[in-house]
Amino acid sequence: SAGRASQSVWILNGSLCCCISFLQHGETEPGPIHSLHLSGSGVFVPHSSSPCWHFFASLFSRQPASFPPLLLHPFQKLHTRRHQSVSHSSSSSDASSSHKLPTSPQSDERHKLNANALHHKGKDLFSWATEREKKLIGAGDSKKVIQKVKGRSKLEALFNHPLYNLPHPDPQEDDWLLRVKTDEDARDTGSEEEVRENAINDDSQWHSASEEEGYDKVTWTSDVETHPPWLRFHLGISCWELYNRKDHNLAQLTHYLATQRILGAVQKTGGTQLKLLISFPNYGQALLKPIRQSRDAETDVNLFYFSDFERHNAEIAAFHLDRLLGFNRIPPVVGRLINVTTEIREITTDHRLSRTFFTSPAGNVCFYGQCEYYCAAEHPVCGQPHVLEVSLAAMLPDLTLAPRRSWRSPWRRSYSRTKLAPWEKDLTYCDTVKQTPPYNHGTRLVDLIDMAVLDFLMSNMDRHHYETFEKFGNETFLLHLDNGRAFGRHSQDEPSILAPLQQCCRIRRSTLLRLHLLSLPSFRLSDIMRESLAQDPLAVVAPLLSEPHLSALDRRLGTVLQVVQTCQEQNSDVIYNDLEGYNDTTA
Ligand SMILES: Nc1ncnc2c1ncn2[C@@H]1O[C@H](COP(=O)(O)OP(=O)(O)OP(=O)(O)O)[C@@H](O)[C@H]1O
Ligand SMILES: [Mn+2]
Repeated sequence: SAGRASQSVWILNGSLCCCISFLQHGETEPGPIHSLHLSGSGVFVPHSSSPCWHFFASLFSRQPASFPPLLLHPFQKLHTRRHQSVSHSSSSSDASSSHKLPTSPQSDERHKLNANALHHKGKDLFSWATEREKKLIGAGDSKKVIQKVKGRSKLEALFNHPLYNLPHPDPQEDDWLLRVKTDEDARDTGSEEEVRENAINDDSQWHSASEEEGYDKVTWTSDVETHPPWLRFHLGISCWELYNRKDHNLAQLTHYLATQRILGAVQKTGGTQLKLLISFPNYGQALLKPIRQSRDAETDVNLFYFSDFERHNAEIAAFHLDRLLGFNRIPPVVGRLINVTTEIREITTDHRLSRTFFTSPAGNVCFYGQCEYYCAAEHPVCGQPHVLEVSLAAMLPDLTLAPRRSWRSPWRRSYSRTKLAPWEKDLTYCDTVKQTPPYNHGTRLVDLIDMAVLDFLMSNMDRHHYETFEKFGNETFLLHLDNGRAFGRHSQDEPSILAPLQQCCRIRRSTLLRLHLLSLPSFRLSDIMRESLAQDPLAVVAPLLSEPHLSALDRRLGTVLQVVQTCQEQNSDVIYNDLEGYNDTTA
């Protein structure tokens, strides 16, 4: 549909090909090639005489709006192997306990020492933990000498901890979201024949069109080293997590988002608030959200959650928080200073956007765009006079390539000033949810509770939906997209966000152990967040989260742990044991 970019990569005759069409906001669907060209979409093919081009061209002329299924990845059904290789065992009796995580190659003595260097004050919050786990989070023997290394990075220590290095099964082919199509695949599907049949000879127009539009000359091959960071990010998405924290590409991806020349900027459709889709010369894209509120401003207490602004720093901080919790379910987000005049106004092809630019009485360049909320001259986004703080989130693969399913959260709010949602009226609400697919099976319920913990910590009340990648069926992580309404107030907490945890009294063991770890003084969530956020380029302008927001994190973390403890005092199967077999393998 209009405003959506399509990205495809495949291998044909041994060379890696890529075609990307950027459908600018408000423009038409791709039709035959010439109209694509006219609509300003860019298509790149490495060699003008390459059969890739013919292949691609034939697809477009035959089936205008949906080319990707033939290209990058087949939309296979879930592979049963995945069910076997993961530990889905739980502490409840209905789950099988025979599924164990494979032996950890990383059970490293050094890490264990670091863990033992931790110290926990106060009452025994760990009564539920095994002796082995107490040792892991440093709570086992409080008399143990604290071996804290002075001046050492808490963030580094956290990520070195065994709880952040849990063994994963080796991803099998179907566990990846996308894969590069091989010659063999092409032969299997008969598409090479189609290529020959549909070969179109006049491709010169295409080649030059791409270059004219300012895109880089692409030199990608099947060698991953030649792939741009955004493509490596896409190819690294698995059914377990959106990215691997240890992947060196992550740093490259954020650096690239923060520094690449901006080639295009159009309004992104979907959702209710102003946001832009940014294009880069290497065909990557990012979702831009502008600064809306100074760091220490608090959202007006008389505003409902659904009337709140989206904040760029909330998107950035949410990415860091999700990563620190060990979830890895938010696309990388980075802050950046842009020039609204040269990097949006002068380059945009989106007339609905460009029409809304004006110079404010203070002489600043402002715009407001067109959307449902806050897109009016009364709520402008303004440079100083041109410079604007924004967040840029790495875009997920296009929906045509990797369709996603959107799920309405069972604990969705009413989005009404007067009505209550069902979960607010019925104390046994979770009993019904627990019996309803997909929450009655696998990890979906505890995934949702992970998300509630994340949202409570950052006080995000706006989680009406969540998404999953369709390819992975119901056995996959939840995408935590759209965090712009988090971190609105630091002086207040919103206990109702924890309703899924409170009402279901269920939590993943690995999550709980990490939360305990983050509550220990030798780590402390606020300290780790401060350190993590300092890595963002915008930190030099001002810390991404003010100190009151950081201390709110510690306070809220205490509340989460308290809720779990209360649950444990009243229930027996609170812990969902996703670490079955872990003790054995690391002992
Ligand atoms: N990084 C991303 N890559 C690809 N698509 C994304 C990304 N982030 C968000 N989206 C998609 O864009 C849509 C709109 O984004 P977002 O939810 O942030 O906007 P919004 O205006 O806050 O929406 P809403 O009003 O529904 O809260 C989302 O529903 C999601 O499907
Ligand atoms: Mn939103």
